[in-house]
Amino acid sequence: MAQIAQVIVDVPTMQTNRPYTYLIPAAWQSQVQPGMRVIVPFGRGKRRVQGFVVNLTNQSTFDGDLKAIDTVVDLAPVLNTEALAMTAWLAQSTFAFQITCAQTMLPAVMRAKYEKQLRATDKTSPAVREKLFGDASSVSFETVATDSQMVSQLMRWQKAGEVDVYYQVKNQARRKTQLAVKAALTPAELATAQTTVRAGATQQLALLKALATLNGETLTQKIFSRRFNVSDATIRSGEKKGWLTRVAEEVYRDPYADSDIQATKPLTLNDEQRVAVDQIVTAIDAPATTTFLLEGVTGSGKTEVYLQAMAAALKAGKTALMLVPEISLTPQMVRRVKGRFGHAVAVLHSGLSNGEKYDEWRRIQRGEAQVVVGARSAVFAPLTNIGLIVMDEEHESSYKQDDAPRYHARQVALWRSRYHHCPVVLGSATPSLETRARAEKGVYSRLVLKDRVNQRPLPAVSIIDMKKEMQQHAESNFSAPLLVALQDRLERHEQSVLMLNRRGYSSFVLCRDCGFVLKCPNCDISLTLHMDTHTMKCHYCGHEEAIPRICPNCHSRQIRYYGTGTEKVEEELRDLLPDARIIRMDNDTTRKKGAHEKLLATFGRGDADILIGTQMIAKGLDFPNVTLVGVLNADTALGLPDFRASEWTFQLLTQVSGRAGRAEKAGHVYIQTFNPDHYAIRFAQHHDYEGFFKYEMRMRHQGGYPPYYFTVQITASDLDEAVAAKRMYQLLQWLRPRLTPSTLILGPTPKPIARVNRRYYYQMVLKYKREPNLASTLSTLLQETQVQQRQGLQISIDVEPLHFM
Ligand SMILES: Nc1ncnc2c1ncn2[C@@H]1O[C@H](COP(=O)(O)OP(=O)(O)OP(=O)(O)O)[C@@H](O)[C@H]1O
Ligand SMILES: [Zn+2]
Ligand SMILES: [Zn+2]
Repeated sequence: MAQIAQVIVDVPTMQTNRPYTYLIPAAWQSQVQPGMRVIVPFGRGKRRVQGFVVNLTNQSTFDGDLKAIDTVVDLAPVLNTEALAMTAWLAQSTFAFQITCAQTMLPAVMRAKYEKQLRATDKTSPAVREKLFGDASSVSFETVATDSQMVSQLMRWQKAGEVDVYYQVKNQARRKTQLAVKAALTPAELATAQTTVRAGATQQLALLKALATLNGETLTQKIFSRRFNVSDATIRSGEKKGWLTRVAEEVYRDPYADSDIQATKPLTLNDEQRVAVDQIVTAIDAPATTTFLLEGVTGSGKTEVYLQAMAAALKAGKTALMLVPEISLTPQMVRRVKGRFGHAVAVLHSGLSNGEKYDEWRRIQRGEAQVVVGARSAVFAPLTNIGLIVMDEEHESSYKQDDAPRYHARQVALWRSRYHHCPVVLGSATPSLETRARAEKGVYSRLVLKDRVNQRPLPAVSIIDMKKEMQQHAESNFSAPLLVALQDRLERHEQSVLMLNRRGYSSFVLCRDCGFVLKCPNCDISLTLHMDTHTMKCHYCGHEEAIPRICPNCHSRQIRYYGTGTEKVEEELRDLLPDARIIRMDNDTTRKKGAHEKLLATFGRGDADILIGTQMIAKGLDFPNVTLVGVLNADTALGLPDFRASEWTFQLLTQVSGRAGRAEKAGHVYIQTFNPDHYAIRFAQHHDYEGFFKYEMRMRHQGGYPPYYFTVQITASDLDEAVAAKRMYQLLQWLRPRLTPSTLILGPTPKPIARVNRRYYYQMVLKYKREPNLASTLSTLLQETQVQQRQGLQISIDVEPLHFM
């Protein structure tokens, strides 16, 4: 039996990846296992913190007196062997702390919150006991420390040993239980009891008869009383008479309990789908760790491929994990998966309450759910024996987490695929350049669906030059052709979707006469408008210049920052088309829980003609009556100071275009732009992902950007701008000699949004092809900056960042 446990502890200001050693009290020795949460004393005071047992041994490597574990929180490990290995790997590969990683993998309610408590000691005098504790043995500090006088009094009592201060870890995870009814008598005894009740006691008779039908099973009181029409009072009196017992039974909070979901059957696959499913199923059965790229145009039936491949994994006795971006985890998507796999499905997404998430998590952990659908963090779902991992819309940037651990769900999926020896399917109509490049090299296996199902054509795309439009009529968000098309759809009772691109909103300047966007002379990246300093800045190299008053290209005075809001667009549209029924979907109208779903359902029922929205409407929607898609401003993302600007624009235009003409009726797309000749827009017009890929790869090669180079971003922030800047320059001096000369270090520069929440941000970007010293250097950096964190300076490391903003 192990006497010693290695524990990683949760001490926010003193993080380390080194476990601490604790004695296991004799009573716990047979129970403690790696992966369990424990409460341990930490430091000199009476501080109690939560930790995870990562290892058990019999030998201490620590010379001093060992402290003992206080309490074991769990009866069974919450992190299994795989999860423990995953935390270690994740910490190492994202330069985060293992404890942060462990907490990221668990539902929020299982993360520790602490409460300061006072407890009586054997020295507590009757007077103090009376005043503080009454009958209880401990009280929360907050409830008694009501003013500063009381606080100093408490401190004196603590010094005298009359009270003991300690930290109680609050267990927030609450199971939901419901009272259930169970017969306490045998059927024969129940029959006898019926003869003893007085005549006319119909409720009691009904109760006895009902209990006899239970056959020893339990039934929730709610259903019992409804089904047999007996009141709660009768049930309570039956309990007193000893006819029945009531037990608290655990129930799961099922967020989809109210929605009746229809079972669906697998569709007959077309040839391309067949080939894809066959290859994936072969890999499941082998089993092989193949990573597939399923490159399928919008509406090509990728979801059906996922569903049938997942069914094959279940048939082989394994489980399946399906990741989708948060925004496409719509009821429509859930219905499609639940319709196929019913109760085997657990859904994890941010719209659920913490309790609901906890319940779904435990259903998975207990093996009651074999299929998991969820957004980013669902990649950690505690499934065992995984047979297939699917990642839909793999190019989506929401798969990358912005806070520590800064992981990409794709990386975690690939790690788990190696652990479980199962295939991964990365699906998209517009794969990320990184993924498509890996398929080119044969690292991933490429599957292509080049046609829409049932040979539906992709929609025709018209590009509208807004420079010309502006010359012909008064300034408006709607070009003449788009307005005509909208009117036409109203008359034909077909639906339209309008997208207003909010990305990069008014952060750059654009010439309305020639489409010119001001770029950095050194980096070929758009300059960002800084209203605080009234300058244009390049945040890659630090170049800075004045805001132009006339266009440097065509000398027009029509140069200004560009942007308009969804609300303004809606207003204008109501003026132009007073009869249209319009729904607006943006951050304002979808803030309330469930609002997003409601709006989509209204549109889906045909109770609106036009859906106006931000990029949140671009993905996943499958509405047969939508025949028109309009993009009001295709350019905003193009102006972003990021080498991925063209890629985002291409992806967004392709995805939103894909919402049109998905069923019998043909679709048409209008893209309004000031840059009608930009290659991202041209390739999107022709639905030419492959063309875009080749062109963009050349651009990346020339610029020395990913996927030709790897990148790491290091950010320092402080309330004092000078401190953040100074620390970045010191870091540069420290880093340079530790890295190989071929590794480029860009910066330090202030971030484009240099001040957020009163903190100033400076960044540096490392670019490299091979850097053998990277891991050791950044690990050292992570440990050493802990001391500074305490002083207010924060340093973060982001491997392969998706945003340089
Ligand atoms: N083999 C099939 N036979 C008939 N209909 C199909 C078949 N496969 C898929 N469909 C239907 O075609 C429509 C489009 O499929 P799906 O939504 O899976 O496409 P997708 O490739 O995921 O598109 P997007 O990338 O645009 O979301 C759906 O309504 C789906 O039910
Ligand atoms: Zn111009
Ligand atoms: Zn520059």
